[in-house]
Amino acid sequence: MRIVDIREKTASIASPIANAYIDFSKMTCSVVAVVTDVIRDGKPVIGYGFNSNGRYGQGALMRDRFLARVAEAEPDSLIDQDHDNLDPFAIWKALMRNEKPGGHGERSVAVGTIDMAVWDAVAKIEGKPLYKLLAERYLDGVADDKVWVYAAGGYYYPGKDHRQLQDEMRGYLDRGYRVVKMKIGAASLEEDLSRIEAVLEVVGDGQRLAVDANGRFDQDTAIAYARALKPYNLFWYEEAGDPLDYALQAELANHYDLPMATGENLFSHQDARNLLRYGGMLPEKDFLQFDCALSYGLVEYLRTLDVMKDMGWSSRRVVPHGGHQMSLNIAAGLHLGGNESYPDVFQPFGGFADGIRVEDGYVGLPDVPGVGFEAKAKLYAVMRELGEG
Ligand SMILES: O=C([O-])CC(=O)C(=O)O
Ligand SMILES: [Mg+2]
Repeated sequence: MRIVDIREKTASIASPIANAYIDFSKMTCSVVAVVTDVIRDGKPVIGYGFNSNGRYGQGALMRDRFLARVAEAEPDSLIDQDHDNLDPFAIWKALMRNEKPGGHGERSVAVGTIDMAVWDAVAKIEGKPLYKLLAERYLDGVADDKVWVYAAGGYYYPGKDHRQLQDEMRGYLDRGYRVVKMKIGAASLEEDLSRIEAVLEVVGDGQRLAVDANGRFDQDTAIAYARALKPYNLFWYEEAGDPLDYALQAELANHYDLPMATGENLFSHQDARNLLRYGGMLPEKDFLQFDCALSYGLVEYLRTLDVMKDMGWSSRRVVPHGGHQMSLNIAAGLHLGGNESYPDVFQPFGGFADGIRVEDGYVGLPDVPGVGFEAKAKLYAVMRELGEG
């Protein structure tokens, strides 16, 4: 058993939308195919992965160093003898050979994308959905059969008025979502409050709305928004300040005692640990949004979950960023609190398996081997072209 090829390509997920920090007019992501010589159903097993939005494609890093390290590794050293399968931990070690600690920038995205494809292959070789494999290997064997999801959108784009924002949110409720998320921080506080009130007219209750500032605010602005947001009793207030400014996050907690969320731009278990040590986040009410596809993959995510456990945080407090099926599998298989969903944006990478409806805020997972990409036709078409083309 061996990996015979790892292919990558860059796909466009460009759209005119913007958050408080960036627009997505040139956004890309990498798609990866890990081709093995293992035959299932008469065909070689191919694992697939992609990175979530926001960090662009990682092809250059993969081509420059990561792919060669796997190709150069002794194939037997990448095998998990106990499970007669590929060993994601050994492959991760090969990928990270000669990498210094710290500075978790783009390489964590490149490695996370390859790692996703490796786990997809591992679950396909074992012939079961990844969430079941994870529950068997790392928990008591029982995966959640549905996952709480919320609809993320509410972006800024030219010409978008309150009515369009309301229509978008109504569309999410109609599709079964109970909590929606919108962007803040790219307009004045006054304008953002009127956008929030427009959305509240549709969703009805602050507990059905989360807001995301994408790390835009300095401390004074974060606190000014906190004061203004408080009366709405929102579901959460996300990424107010710079993701690595733990002191800002801790100070904000002195001014806002309602749920906050952050972590999508922390890319390692060490950074996650620093957030929990110094960010003033509370395990009873706050949410963590670490995204495996941006942060060295599931191998590293298991370490992050260990850090959380050591520091008294339940895995149920994690609701990953990224709206992808990999995190949905981790959520079901390792008992996270839920997952983000992008019903309308970042297609065909946003959203989950075809034909599985969101019911009362929860979504089920397809019963197919691997992550479940084959159950999402438009996404699988892109992947298959890379893997089999
Ligand atoms: O707009 C983005 O960069 C995505 C994001 O923060 C989220 O989904 O929470
Ligand atoms: Mg966010």
